[in-house]
Amino acid sequence: MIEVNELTKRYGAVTAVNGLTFTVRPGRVTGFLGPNGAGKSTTMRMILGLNRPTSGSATIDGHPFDRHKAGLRHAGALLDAGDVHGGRTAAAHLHALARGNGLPRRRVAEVLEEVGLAGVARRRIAGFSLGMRQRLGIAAALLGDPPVLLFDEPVNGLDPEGVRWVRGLFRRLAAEGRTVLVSSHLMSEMENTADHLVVIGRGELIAAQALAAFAARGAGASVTVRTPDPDGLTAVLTPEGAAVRPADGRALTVTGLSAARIGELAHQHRIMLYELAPRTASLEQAFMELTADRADYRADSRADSWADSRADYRADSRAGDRR
Ligand SMILES: Nc1ncnc2c1ncn2[C@@H]1O[C@H](COP(=O)(O)OP(=O)(O)OP(=O)(O)O)[C@@H](O)[C@H]1O
Repeated sequence: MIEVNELTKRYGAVTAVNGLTFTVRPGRVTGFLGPNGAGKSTTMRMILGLNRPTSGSATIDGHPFDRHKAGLRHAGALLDAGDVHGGRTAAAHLHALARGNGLPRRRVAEVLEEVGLAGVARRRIAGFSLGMRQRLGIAAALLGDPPVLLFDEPVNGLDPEGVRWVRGLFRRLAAEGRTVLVSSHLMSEMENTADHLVVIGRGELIAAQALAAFAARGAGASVTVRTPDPDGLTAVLTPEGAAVRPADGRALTVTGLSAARIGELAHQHRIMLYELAPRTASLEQAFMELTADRADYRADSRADSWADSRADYRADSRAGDRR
């Protein structure tokens, strides 16, 4: 289990993470979502003991994670797939990690097989595509067979088959009882993967809840109704406070009334229904609505904020706390 408590990280004038509190439980995939620059990577790095919090705490199974002591057996992570020595082969890279963490050599072949890189194990990483590097990073995370796994934007660079594979992998790891935290700035990537969501914006918590409950927070909930008499039904529903729009075919999209009430009214007026389907707001819609005022880098606005924060970034990088 990962516990984040009042976690804050400042870089000079930039507050990357601000009083963040959430829990990541085992046995399910938790999606860690937020617009670009929301503070996801910074939070993950603090959980892994790579960045020091300004205040607050992050623990793995009750203790601050010490990668030198605990190592890859306790927690595995994919943070930056580009952060590998290009001159090494995939196998040599993993062998070095295994040696450094006291892991058996056989794990290298096992994880290479698992991520689909067994055929290129002897090739230099410099020649790898971004997708292959992501797979190698995932192999490194799995090397110690750890109960806790963190993946920062793992889908970047993967082709559609790779995306499907990685989703299946996360679901399997969670089903095995592991704690799985996966970050993304795209809701669509989480829709078919995560059971639970932690959503942040500008370093602050926006939501920590089940995926379905999060979707229900969006304003776009509606009911799709199919009937041979759309005009008659519209005339019945409108005075009851519904907004009715034509949808594909002879269907109607109704907002402002529940499916049950629409069914009752149709029955009272002897209007036949072929379909009566409640639709929750799409996750993407809920995500956009809830993060709208906390996204730093949306097209059209905030060019200044981007420039400011990059300037701070450069200043702070020189000061030493490099990512
Ligand atoms: N070493 C650093 N020095 C200064 N500022 C930093 C540093 N690392 C991160 N930041 C700033 O902290 C904020 C959060 O960055 P972070 O990379 O954690 O966000 P993110 O949610 O992972 O974004 P993305 O989806 O774009 O990867 C940003 O404003 C970023 O510019």
